[in-house]
Amino acid sequence: MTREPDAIVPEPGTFAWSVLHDRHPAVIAKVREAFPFGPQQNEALDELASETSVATITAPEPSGCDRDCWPEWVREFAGRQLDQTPFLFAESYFYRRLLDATGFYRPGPWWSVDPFAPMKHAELTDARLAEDLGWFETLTGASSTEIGAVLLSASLWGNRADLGFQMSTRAASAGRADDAPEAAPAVLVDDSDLMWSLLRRADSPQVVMVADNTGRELIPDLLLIDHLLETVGVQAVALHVKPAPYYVSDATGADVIACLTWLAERPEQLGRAGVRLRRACATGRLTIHTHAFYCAPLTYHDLPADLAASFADATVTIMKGDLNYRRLVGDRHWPPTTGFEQLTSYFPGPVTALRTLKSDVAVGISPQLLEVLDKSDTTWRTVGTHAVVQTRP
Ligand SMILES: O=P(O)(O)OC[C@@]1(O)O[C@H](CO)[C@@H](O)[C@@H]1O
Repeated sequence: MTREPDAIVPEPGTFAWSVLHDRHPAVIAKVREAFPFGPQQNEALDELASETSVATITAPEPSGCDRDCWPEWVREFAGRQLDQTPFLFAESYFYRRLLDATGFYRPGPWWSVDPFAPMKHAELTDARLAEDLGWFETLTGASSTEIGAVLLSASLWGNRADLGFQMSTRAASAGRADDAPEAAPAVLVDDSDLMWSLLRRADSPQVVMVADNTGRELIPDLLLIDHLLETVGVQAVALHVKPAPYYVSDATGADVIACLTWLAERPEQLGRAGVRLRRACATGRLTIHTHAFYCAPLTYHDLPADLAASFADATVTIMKGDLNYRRLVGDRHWPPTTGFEQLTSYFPGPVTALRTLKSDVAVGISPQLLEVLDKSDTTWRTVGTHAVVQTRP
């Protein structure tokens, strides 16, 4: 058996390094600006901001649904600085420590206050959100196949709207999908037909959707779910979200409620979809789930048995976003031509990844396309101008 390539580590000059050294301080500054914190929180945030290349790793506070796990996860990297640990670990650790700093898990006034709530709220109350979803009102009369394709594409590109990603200058200035270099298509791999055929062939299809960001990503996801339930014949959709605030805009249960409410309060078709989705919640056809594993610094190779059983029972699991993709294929220096099917063969059931590329991992790319991409734009892996729809049946 060939040896797995090394895990991605935030070495100087890499994308991962810039996340730790540029994006994380920007996240801390934004959170601090949004809340009237006292000295305790401000000092803890200062400490977190200063320790990336200095302090050695210690276990987060023993609180939260993952309290028993962190001491074990940290043990492997004890004595190292954060930027000497695998990228996947370093980011998860940062977001967990941020919750400690703000007092999210500590009894007191800041208990359970989502440090990213003001940013999430600003997105939902921005009038441009409804304007940008105007296309949804024009779908009446189109065929189910056409509507499905539009909704899948909206859910896919909605993944560019992650608020942590928007904090990187290069990413923020990147254009829309159609700004992608002409020589390479924006969607590098499109296995969407395979996903639709898996759903259409099944007797009583069940879908698990592992959500990523709230707001501009989750709303198109919910519209896609509505279509699956109303038109495609999917019997039930289980929507999996994070158990706690994470990676700035990752959706929690509270965010799903906010997005469902936002939809139901719209006029016209959006509002109707919102009402149908709320009804689907009431009848149990749309259920919301969470699990401590979703904020763990682990890949899906380490799935706990209960989650593995949910994925095994699903006709298709739709895995949203960049981080879920890294966790699915492994956050390693894979040659981009490595097969997606090969790397996901361990996963307990059929899976479709809907991901815009916002980090170095890329797999399932043909050698010809890879040549074009490498020639046309050195940043194609990280700036969100490209996407993949990859299915392992
Ligand atoms: O999972 P998501 O929301 O699609 O993306 C998460 C992300 O913004 O965060 C990581 C860097 O912080 C990268 O994997 C990616 O760019």
